Amino acid sequence: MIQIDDIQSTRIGVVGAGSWGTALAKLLAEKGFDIDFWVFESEVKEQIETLQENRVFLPGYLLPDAIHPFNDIETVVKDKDLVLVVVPSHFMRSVAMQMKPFIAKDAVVVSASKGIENKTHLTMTGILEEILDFLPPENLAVLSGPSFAKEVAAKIPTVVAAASVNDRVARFVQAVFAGPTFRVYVNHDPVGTQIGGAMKNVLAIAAGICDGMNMGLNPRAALITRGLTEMNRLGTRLGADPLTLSGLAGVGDLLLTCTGALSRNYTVGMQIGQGKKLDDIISEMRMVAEGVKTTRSVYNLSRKLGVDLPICNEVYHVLFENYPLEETIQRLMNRSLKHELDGVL
Ligand SMILES: NC(=O)c1ccc[n+]([C@@H]2O[C@H](COP(=O)([O-])OP(=O)(O)OC[C@H]3O[C@@H](n4cnc5c(N)ncnc54)[C@H](O)[C@@H]3O)[C@@H](O)[C@H]2O)c1
Ligand SMILES: O=P(O)(O)OC[C@H](O)CO
Repeated sequence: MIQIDDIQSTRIGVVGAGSWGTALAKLLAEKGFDIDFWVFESEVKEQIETLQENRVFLPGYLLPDAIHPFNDIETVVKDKDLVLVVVPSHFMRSVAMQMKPFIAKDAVVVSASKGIENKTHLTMTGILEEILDFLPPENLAVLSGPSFAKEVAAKIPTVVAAASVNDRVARFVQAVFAGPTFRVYVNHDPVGTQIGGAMKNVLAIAAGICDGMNMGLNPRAALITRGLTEMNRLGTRLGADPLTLSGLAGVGDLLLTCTGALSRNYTVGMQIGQGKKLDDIISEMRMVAEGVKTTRSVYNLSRKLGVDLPICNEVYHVLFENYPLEETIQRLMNRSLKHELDGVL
């Protein structure tokens, strides 16, 4: 139940103990909340219990006693006012199915995951709305923006957006998460917030490729700017407000991820730019680079909807069809000449 005037009484479950789930559970526990924490791996549960650390996904940070790890999801989501889901996007559907029998009918469910489902092209709240069909859709929210887990865990000032179609829900989420090093703005555009968060990962792979090839700084700035145009084209086609895409979950996260070496997506791109094969890169990672799967969704969506997304689509060809990088750049540069706002206005 939403009780904005008594935020500290909010009962919270966090589902997903990767780096982001762990950083957010830590942030909430340090705000004084007791956190029931769903951990997929028994190894990670044991580490949190015995060492107060998630050595696999967020090593080096002491986790407060108020974080209680469980491998069973019922304990974590049952009787909670707010459930935060932070699993990789390709697990969102299966995890939502597991949570479904236990979630309270008036719970607020927040997604902090970034991606678009391959088969359905649904956003994360789209999946949650479909599976948790007993919840009022306005009880779904999104937390997104420029936020590397390690920096949040280190209490480096971070600013994000909480999105819900319902202002009261968005402000509830804002009040739960906001703190001296974590500033939260609200908006009412979960679609734009999620399209920004998903597409920036595809564009970060492209930026990493440019940097891996040592192309220089001009192409990266061009890519970020034209990438934003692509976000606007697809986002507005799906109902996003373009102003959301100029905000934290769009431009903010695009800038961070396309320039920050801490980004897994940028790093994947960088390695591709240096000549490594995608399968080899992925097989060496235990964490997710969401942009890889999102590239497929964005490519297929752009074809289905007839939206022109040249950069994202070239990322698809490079990742999944081994297109040579030099030719890809030539192809992007030699397309027909256009007005800057073609396809946006
Ligand atoms: N790490 C960040 O800095 C950051 C910041 C903002 C948003 N995100 C988003 O958060 C989401 C989660 O990413 P992360 O970085 O916390 O994860 P991660 O890459 O650190 O870890 C992978 C996660 O996948 C989980 N997993 C593996 N198999 C699973 C299964 N079968 N079912 C359910 N879960 C399984 C693991 O337990 C682990 O929690 C992603 O969508 C990501 O884009 C991450
Ligand atoms: O490491 P990445 O590329 O998944 O980026 C993490 C966050 O999404 C940055 O906001």
